[in-house]
Amino acid sequence: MSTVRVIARIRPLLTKESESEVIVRVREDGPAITIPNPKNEKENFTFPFAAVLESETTQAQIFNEVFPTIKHLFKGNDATVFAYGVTGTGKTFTMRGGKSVAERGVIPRLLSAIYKRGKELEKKSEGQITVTVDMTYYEIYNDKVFDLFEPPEKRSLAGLPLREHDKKTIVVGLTEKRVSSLKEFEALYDTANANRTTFATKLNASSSRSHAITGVRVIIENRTTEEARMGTLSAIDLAGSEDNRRTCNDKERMTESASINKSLFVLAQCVEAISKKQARIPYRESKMTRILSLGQNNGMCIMILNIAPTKAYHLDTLSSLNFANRAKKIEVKEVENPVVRINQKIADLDSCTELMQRPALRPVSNSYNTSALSLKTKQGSFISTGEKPPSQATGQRPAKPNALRQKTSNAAPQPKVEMGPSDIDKLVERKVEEILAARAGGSKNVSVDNNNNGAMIKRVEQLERQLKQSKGLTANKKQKKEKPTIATTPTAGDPPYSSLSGGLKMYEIELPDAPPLERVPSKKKKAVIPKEKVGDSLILPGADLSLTSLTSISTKPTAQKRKKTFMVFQEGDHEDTPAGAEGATPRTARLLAIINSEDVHQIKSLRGVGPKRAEFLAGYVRDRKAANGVVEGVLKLEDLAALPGIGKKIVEAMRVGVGEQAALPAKSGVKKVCKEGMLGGGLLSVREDLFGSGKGLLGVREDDDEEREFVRTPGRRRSRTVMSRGEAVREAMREYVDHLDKAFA
Ligand SMILES: Nc1ncnc2c1ncn2[C@@H]1O[C@H](COP(=O)(O)OP(=O)(O)OP(=O)(O)O)[C@@H](O)[C@H]1O
Repeated sequence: MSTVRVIARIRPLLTKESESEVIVRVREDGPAITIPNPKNEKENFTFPFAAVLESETTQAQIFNEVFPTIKHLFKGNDATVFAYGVTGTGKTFTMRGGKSVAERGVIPRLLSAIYKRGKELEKKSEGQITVTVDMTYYEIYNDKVFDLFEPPEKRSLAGLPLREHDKKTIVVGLTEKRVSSLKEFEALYDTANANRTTFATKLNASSSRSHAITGVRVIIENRTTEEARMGTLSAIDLAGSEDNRRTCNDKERMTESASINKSLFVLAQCVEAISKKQARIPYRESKMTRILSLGQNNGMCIMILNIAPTKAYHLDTLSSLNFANRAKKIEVKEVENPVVRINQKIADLDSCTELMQRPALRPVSNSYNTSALSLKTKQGSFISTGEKPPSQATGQRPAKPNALRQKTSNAAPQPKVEMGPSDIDKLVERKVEEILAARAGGSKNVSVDNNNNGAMIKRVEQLERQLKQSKGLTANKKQKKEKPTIATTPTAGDPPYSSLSGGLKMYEIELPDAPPLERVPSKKKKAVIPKEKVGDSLILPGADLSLTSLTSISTKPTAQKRKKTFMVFQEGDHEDTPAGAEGATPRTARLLAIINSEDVHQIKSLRGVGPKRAEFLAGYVRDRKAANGVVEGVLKLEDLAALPGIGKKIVEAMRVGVGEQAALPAKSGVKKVCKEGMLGGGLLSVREDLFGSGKGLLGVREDDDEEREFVRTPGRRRSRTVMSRGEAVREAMREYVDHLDKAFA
């Protein structure tokens, strides 16, 4: 066991900054930083770290601090190096560096050291050892994952999906490149960096608006012993948090900023929760934290804390120092990846199924995208991995902002008021409106361009969607208490999912309770659907129901009158409707989405599709995408049926199968799934045999392959996972809103 090693780096003064503004100092008696208490400048706070590097530190010196990762990698271990700090503090300079050799950053230096050591090994072994280096590079922008080896015009708007596989987070569909020399790396890295999203803000002329993750896998094969080791490195240049009062961001930058701040906020929550040893770590609240999975990975972890020395950054620096202070206590297991037989490994590279059957071959941490690897197309990728967070934890309160940060905040302490989704909407709307109005040069009451503002709010809403949905679940719980009568209306006035613009809307339908699942059925009772909702398409890829059909849901009035909740989806202009599937039934749309995903694993899960057919379909879609220069929607139902070895019958089997996917994890007790829909980025599956049976409805939210978050079993009490998540998220949401409030103030 070791802990996250924090290296603090103070950047030099920029031309517009002066020595008199410097407030960050290095303690002479140890590697520590001091900074005045903003409320009482005579008092100093001290933060000790593993190393503190002053402003004159060269790129070579900072690399020396990171150099131990090389030895670690060649031993077959994993390592993560990430740069954290406020915008404009030098993260990109540190990780990527400048053009000249002297200014080369940590990442190119790491690669250079890897090649150097690899060559030495190969030479010393007289050809018995070969070292190969593979690389992926991607960014998380506005909570979407994009491959930096792909030019922006080839990006799908939805970004690349994440999957959970074997308790690891995998980015599906990334390009992986074998990179044989530093020269090759540099060419590739430069091109990829040009694809990264950067913009000028007031605080940084070239501000990274995304988190960039470089994955490097080193494979050392020894022909004498016929063994292979594999170490993976993830080097992450996080986007910088920023205070929008100082950025003067426009609407788009502000949206990015909200997304950046949100993911960093969630990261802080995770670190807080880990340091307090809480059972529930909210990794899943953002893609970045899901991928980074700090504290969940095995292997060395180094955090470079970038700091600006001047007073202008006072509160932000303090907040970063607090974050790092907590992060440095996070324990990481230093577990070597297993050694594998070379032929075994090659076989694994060739077969997805074989690979899946041999867990020993999977790297333990920050690992390689095994499923993508198995495609043989080198479209796999590196990932950061994580043990599954303790998702079943209940009743855990999320982290509260730490005391120091609160102490230094100028804002009056916020009372912990309950906020409904509409309150949050209003708050965000009001804040955006105010700031836009103020920027337009008018007073806060000046009316703003409603169209633009609407678009802005929509974007912000999108960012908030996941949190709100979980919030909504908690809100529903309360509502149910308040309205003990039978109701089948979409939650009126303040629908919990009102902000799901462009997605599937979710209504909650309350029905009189059923007896426990085993009881004998009694009278049917019709649920009442409000007129305006009748005829609305009611879900869900996999079930062509309409709201009218809901009226035939049978329920069993009982003496106990327990209440239950039915999750019903209304299909809106779902942003995830795959291109080419417009107008298709939800079931067909879902089928096409699966096939167009190129994900062999998913395709194989379709009825009538075995590994070979899945490989064929994935390859076919991939080729078509490449040939047409598009990234999605290349395959329509007719095309599918016309493919050799497929035909209409198989297509129909696939369609039916989409509606009846079996084999959800045994834990949930779900046997047969009839309906699926996206909920908060996860897949909600509804159990066919219970839907409409009066026995209750069991919904399982899965994030990708893995069962996640909630199971509602009205027959039993809805007691599993979701409520604790809702509670935690509500708390997190409140804090986030405070944070937004501060940023927009
Ligand atoms: N150690 C350093 N030596 C010289 N210049 C530096 C150093 N660190 C940062 N800079 C300069 O400071 C400016 C901001 O740095 P950089 O873009 O790396 O910040 P950042 O933290 O990545 O910001 P953002 O989060 O907005 O992307 C750049 O002009 C960069 O060249």
